[in-house]
Amino acid sequence: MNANPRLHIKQLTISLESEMLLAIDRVIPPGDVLTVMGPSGSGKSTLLAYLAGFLSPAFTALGQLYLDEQRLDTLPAEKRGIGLLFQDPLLFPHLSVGGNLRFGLPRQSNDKHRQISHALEQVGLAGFEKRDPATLSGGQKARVALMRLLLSKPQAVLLDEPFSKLDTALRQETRSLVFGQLREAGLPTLLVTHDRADADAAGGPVIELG
Ligand SMILES: Nc1ncnc2c1ncn2[C@@H]1O[C@H](COP(=O)(O)OP(=O)(O)OP(=O)(O)O)[C@@H](O)[C@H]1O
Repeated sequence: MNANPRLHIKQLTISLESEMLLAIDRVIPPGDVLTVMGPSGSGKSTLLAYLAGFLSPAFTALGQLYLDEQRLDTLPAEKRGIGLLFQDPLLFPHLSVGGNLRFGLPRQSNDKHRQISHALEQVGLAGFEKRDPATLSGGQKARVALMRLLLSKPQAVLLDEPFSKLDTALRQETRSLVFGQLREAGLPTLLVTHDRADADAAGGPVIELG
């Protein structure tokens, strides 16, 4: 597989009780962000669940999902190499910041200590290894969650309203940091949001559902 694959959502339709909820046919090139917006109930969470591999059997999905030439939709969630970032950073409270980042690293990686300190430096948190996540601000937690995700070397990323719990000033800063890191890592990314400013900061195409 290439270092920087593209994500192809190919002729996807998702229906609920024989009513079509959404239809998408898109390629997300490496390092690009596709933003999905739409009112409540339009299918944003359903789309994320399909991509991540945990769509409820209540829905019927037709179409395919590819990472370059590799078919993903036939694989279970844990084999897809798709990383997720949610509204809540979901850091492990019983682990330090460093322990949370270590959790993202593949078990066999070399030089874990250096990778962790480098990751923290990249997001302005140098020296935070020993901190308890409970003592971090919302923006700092979001940055740790992002770096934990990147250390796990995903092939593609899904963002589910990742900035909505941050206050306005912090939101802008966190947005540019997250999108900058994802672009630099060359990851195809799908962002679900209610906030037009998120879409603007993402800088890529926007799909409106519903
Ligand atoms: N497990 C399920 N079984 C049956 N119907 C469901 C299920 N989950 C969601 N739905 C329905 O599917 C439709 C799409 O829901 P979805 O949660 O994807 O919307 P959304 O755009 O994410 O909404 P919100 O912005 O409120 O999170 C809605 O009509 C919802 O009621």
